[in-house]
Amino acid sequence: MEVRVFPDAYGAALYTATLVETTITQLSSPVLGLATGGTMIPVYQHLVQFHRRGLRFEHVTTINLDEYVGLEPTDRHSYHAFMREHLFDHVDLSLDCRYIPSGAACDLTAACRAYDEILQAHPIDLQLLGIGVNGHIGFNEPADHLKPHTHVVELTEDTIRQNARFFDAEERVPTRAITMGLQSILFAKRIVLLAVGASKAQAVREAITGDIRTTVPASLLQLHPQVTFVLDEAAAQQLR
Ligand SMILES: N[C@@H]1[C@@H](O)[C@H](O)[C@@H](COP(=O)(O)O)O[C@@H]1O
Repeated sequence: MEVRVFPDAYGAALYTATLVETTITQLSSPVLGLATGGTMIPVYQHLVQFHRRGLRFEHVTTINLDEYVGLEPTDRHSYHAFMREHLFDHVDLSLDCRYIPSGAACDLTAACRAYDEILQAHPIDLQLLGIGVNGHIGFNEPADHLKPHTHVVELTEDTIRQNARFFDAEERVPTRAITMGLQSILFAKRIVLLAVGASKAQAVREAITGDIRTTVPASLLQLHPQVTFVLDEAAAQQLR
């Protein structure tokens, strides 16, 4: 495991974006596993800047981690909309090479199986991750058991409260989500987890230095041979 600490969130996001850029330029058909959340917005801003300076996305496939259940892709709170707003609408990524789970599907079990087939067909070269303050990755919430494959999850009150800032009111935050499972995440060839801010410090410490526990899903990343934690000073403050 590699841990890179930057003086501020800007440097951490820029470094993360350069890792993505390197993957895009070095591989002939790179597959990126993408994450949402406020932490990722500056990363995507940098990638859009890189695109304006010549970085091409036409040979790239993207696979997102998760989506809220019950939100249509057109809903402005959906992760489909998040990705369009922050990345997809600004780069030359092909429409049929971007995958996000279908949270609005009538048959969610079938939607999960379909997503696993997509994952099998497109092994992820670089998986970007954020981390929840409760140690979740994707929407794999702390629990006694974690699921290996794509599944529907009940969001914890903690996560609903944290993500309420993206909605008009806490009551509007969906209570369920579809998420990639832990095995699918750990199958990525390389994983980069970006965390910034003091609110993430405890989850970061438990993920990096704690025992491997399903109650801290990010701690399972210790099992991966090529994982990089990219942190700002605030998120790294409990590592000393
Ligand atoms: N499902 C996403 C996670 O993938 C993300 O890591 C987390 C952190 O978000 P933020 O970066 O806004 O703190 O938010 C959501 O819960």
